[in-house]
Amino acid sequence: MIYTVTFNPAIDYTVELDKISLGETNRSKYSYILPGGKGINVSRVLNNLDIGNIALGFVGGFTGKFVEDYLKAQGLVTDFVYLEEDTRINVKIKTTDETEINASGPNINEKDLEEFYKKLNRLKQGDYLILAGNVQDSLPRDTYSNIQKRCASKGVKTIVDTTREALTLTLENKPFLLKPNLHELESIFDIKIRDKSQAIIYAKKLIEKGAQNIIVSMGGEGALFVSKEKAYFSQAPQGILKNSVGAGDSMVAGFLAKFIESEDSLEAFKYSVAAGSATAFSKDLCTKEEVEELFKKITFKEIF
Ligand SMILES: Nc1ncnc2c1ncn2[C@@H]1O[C@H](COP(=O)(O)OP(=O)(O)OP(=O)(O)O)[C@@H](O)[C@H]1O
Ligand SMILES: O=P(O)(O)OC[C@@]1(O)O[C@H](CO)[C@@H](O)[C@@H]1O
Repeated sequence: MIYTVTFNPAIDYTVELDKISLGETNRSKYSYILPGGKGINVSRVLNNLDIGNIALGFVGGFTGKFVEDYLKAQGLVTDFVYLEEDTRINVKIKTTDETEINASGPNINEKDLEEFYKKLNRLKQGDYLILAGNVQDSLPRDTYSNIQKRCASKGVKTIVDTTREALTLTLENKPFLLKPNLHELESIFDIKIRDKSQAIIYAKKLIEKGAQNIIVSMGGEGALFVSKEKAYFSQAPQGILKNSVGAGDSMVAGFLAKFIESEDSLEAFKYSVAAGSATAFSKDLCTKEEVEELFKKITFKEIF
């Protein structure tokens, strides 16, 4: 079974307008809300790709109820811990650029965390656990790493998509896959990455420290896939960008969906690029038909 974990889900409130003027009243042309949070997006895309999974994490209040009800209405299985405070609302402002304001989110106390850990007891050999998104400041930075340790003896494979220390602390537990974007890779090493070759050098450093596979996503440029042995680049297909929120999460779901079917990490990488771009080309997350259509066009080249 696949489990996703979202510590800090959200309602993603997207507003579209031609331009935004700070310090003034702006009026949107169009707005909509969707459930959000990285693990939840991964669950939704897996579900679209007909891959069963269970969404774990923490929700609270009327906003949390919206998230849970929406997922259930789409046929997803959830097993959340309920918090007293409201789930956050993240604002996505779409003009010619995409600007995001992600809220800090509700606190999680020790009791909530214990309740969550009990839910992890059901994981077993062969399961995948996806730890995705920001972990609230009220929790220790090694929370993801501690979760991995609890699951390690059961042979659960972990996929991690987060930033900075929360990510680097997971390396000692040998995550199966990491999915930083270029900006996140830069901030892990506190450097500016010039080109693909340099990105590969830094991805390899994460491999040396324990990661098994890494996808470095580069928005409209495409993505790199780096393992111990090889590095590949895949260019993103051309299309009209509608909303890239969740494109990275779609890559994680796409990779896993194809890897489970084929055990071929390169096919899985190509499928992940197709899924990321299919989401970028639609307002909501990608559908299976959209991914399959783009998959036919994806090529890659070996870098070394
Ligand atoms: N403008 C675009 N055109 C084509 N493909 C795109 C575009 N933007 C994103 N993608 C696809 O989506 C993948 C992931 O994009 P990106 O690097 O923006 O992820 P991310 O920053 O993790 O996104 P998020 O955090 O919103 O999920 C890219 O590797 C690419 O395949
Ligand atoms: O604040 P975090 O947890 O880093 O990111 C949260 C978030 O931006 O990630 C998803 C897109 O990847 C959105 O649905 C959501 O709003």
